[in-house]
Amino acid sequence: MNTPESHILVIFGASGDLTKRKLIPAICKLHHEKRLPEKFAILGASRTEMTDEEFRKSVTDFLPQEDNKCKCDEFLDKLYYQPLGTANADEYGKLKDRLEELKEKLDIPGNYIFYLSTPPKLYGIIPANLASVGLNKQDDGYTRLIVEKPFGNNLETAQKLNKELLDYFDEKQIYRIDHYLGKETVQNMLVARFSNGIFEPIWNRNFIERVEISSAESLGVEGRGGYYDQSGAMRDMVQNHLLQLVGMVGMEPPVVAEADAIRNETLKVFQSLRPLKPEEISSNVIRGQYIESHIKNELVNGYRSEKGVDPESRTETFLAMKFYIDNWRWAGVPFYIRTGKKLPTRVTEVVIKFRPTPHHLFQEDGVTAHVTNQLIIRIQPDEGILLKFGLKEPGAGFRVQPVNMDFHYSDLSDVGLPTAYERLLLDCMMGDQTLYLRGDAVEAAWSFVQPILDAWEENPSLPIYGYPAGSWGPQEADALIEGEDTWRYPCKNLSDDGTYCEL
Ligand SMILES: NC(=O)C1=CN([C@@H]2O[C@H](COP(=O)(O)OP(=O)(O)OC[C@H]3O[C@@H](n4cnc5c(N)ncnc54)[C@H](OP(=O)(O)O)[C@@H]3O)[C@@H](O)[C@H]2O)C=CC1
Ligand SMILES: O=C1O[C@H](COP(=O)(O)O)[C@@H](O)[C@H](O)[C@H]1O
Repeated sequence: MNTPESHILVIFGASGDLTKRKLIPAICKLHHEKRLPEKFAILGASRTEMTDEEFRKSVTDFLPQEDNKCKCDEFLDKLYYQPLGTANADEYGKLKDRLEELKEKLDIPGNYIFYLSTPPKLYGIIPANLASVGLNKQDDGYTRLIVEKPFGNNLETAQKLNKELLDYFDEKQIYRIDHYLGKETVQNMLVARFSNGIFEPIWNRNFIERVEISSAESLGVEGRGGYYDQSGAMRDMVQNHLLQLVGMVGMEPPVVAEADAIRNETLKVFQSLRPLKPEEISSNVIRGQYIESHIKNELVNGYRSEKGVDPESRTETFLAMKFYIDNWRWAGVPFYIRTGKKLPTRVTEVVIKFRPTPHHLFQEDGVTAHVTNQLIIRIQPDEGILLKFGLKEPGAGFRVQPVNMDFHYSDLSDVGLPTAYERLLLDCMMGDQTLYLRGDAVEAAWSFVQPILDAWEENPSLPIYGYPAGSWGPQEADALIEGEDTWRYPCKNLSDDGTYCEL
């Protein structure tokens, strides 16, 4: 197993939530699995005054405990901390000195990864500050920059941020994170499509009637009301995570399995998204906001009562939309995507609905019997792939009944799947940008959603529908689907606590 070169990972925003809950535990797990080099250090940096010891203590509660056999003590020794006025260029000299000191003490070459886990307003400032003390390029190693989401708040700010980063770093040094690309099953879509002979020949408009992608969450805004109210489902989930899934489903086979070959194909998908005209928006994009309701006899607040949310907010917590990819493969095939908070459960899946047979041979009591073939790729939870098709019911006649061919990812190994952050951090350490976003693709995704955001802003009379917390969103979303069909409602068999549903 290859391990990355020795390096120092600097986390800006080290006293924050993401560092404690996701980044440090992911790195601890990589360390425990011996995926990290022996000579390696993490240097946390933020304004809060802390010593190395205090920083170590601040993250211990979030680390996997002894049962999971994470050797935390040994790992904690690799953590250091530097108080830093992140926005203040004058303070970066002391960051540079500290890095020099650690490099010498630990005998690590000048390989640095800078992780921006601060409020987004600092994403353009930190690179300039690093450059002001020459930390953007190293003579004796590499320098990489990981940029957290959100990447801009609209097309203009995303373009501005790209420019600010590129003023000091090359594209090859920039790793824009979208944690959906770190999910095993998202990557598995590429392998399922391009390592099998059976899917690709039918993966096109001749055989596929429509594509549906849903990402439902049962949680609400969970204390992030202030952020979410400025963002909404379009910026929070659609512009990034859901469009990335569209890219994976829609792309042409890359020439080679390399970062730029794959990212070129994603970009082409985004460039082929047919822009919605202003007059098409209200009938092709359905916005919703959850309202007060009872879930299992408990009163659940509506979105407008959440902390940090404007009591008259018109921010969408649900979004469903229909659009087309104007290219040879997908001409005329509708893509439907849907996401929302406070839905009945947490589930993300891609549904490929195939066209029916050209002629229906079998009849049941005088009625044509056939089954819609569907391939369901479950991203989470209970990751897997399900194929639905029709077979003969045993006994007389030719009754057709739907059957399932069902693969659960957990059958492949009893070792749990790595978290998205484990995978993505390791990739950056190895210098692999495949699962990170390229600047042009981020801008292309923004170009598609921007006219919709503009129309909402310019025309406050465009509707936003209330939906009871705990429901599948506004009924208007069903009308998006062509014909008499509906969305797949995946969790008919919800577990009692509503957290798990079968594939
Ligand atoms: N938390 C999560 O699950 C996720 C977070 N993200 C993104 O990651 C980034 C960090 O998120 P999160 O950790 O939740 O945020 P927090 O607010 O919890 O932490 C922000 C960090 O930035 C530091 N900071 C430095 N300069 C400033 C400043 N001028 N103003 C305020 N804080 C400053 C803060 O420390 P100090 O005050 O000591 O300087 C703190 O360590 C955000 O951009 C967020 O969008 C993305 C996906 C998920
Ligand atoms: O980036 C975000 O993603 C989460 C959903 O991620 P998942 O891995 O749990 O599917 C979402 O809750 C959050 O609002 C958003 O910022």
